[in-house]
Amino acid sequence: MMKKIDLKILDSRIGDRFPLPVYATSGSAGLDLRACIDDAIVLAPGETTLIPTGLAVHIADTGLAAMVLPRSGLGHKHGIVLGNLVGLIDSDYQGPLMVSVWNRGQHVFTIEPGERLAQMVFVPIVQVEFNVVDEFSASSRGEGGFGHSGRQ
Ligand SMILES: O=c1ccn([C@H]2C[C@H](O)[C@@H](COP(=O)(O)OP(=O)(O)OP(=O)(O)O)O2)c(=O)[nH]1
Ligand SMILES: [Mg+2]
Repeated sequence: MMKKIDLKILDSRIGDRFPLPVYATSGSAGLDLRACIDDAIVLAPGETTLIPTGLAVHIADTGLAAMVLPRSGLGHKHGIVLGNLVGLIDSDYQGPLMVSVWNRGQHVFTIEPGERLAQMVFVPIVQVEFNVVDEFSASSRGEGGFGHSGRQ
């Protein structure tokens, strides 16, 4: 059974002119988020703009979060990614769900009303407490990192 998440429709065009986010296929991991805007927005190369989705979600469960990720086609072909690279939606956030859209490409990009700009993925979260220690118990890696094992 699918987990139920409370969702508020903040813009009356959602569910009418702009569909609610849905899984496009039975195996989709992400729900596409649409630009809930009145008119097309022209984004010059290098520009970032905050786009409302017209929705709010309250995840409520501390064992879950949502991540906002770029769509691969927009990112690869048009250089349209996210100003925050990845968005993280906290389980206690109740405000408007926004998408920071960054044109990292070389060409002007026009965001059309209703356009699917990004995708939202719900992910499990483990909240931790820190146990402050002087020494860690030994591990096979130890302090090696940042490529210490070479490239091949
Ligand atoms: O792409 C995003 C990223 C975040 N948010 C909302 C939900 C999230 O729970 C809240 C705060 O995000 P974050 O903690 O990443 O931002 P911050 O800069 O640390 O703001 P705050 O001080 O409000 O935590 O903003 C969005 O709507 N879209
Ligand atoms: Mg924060």
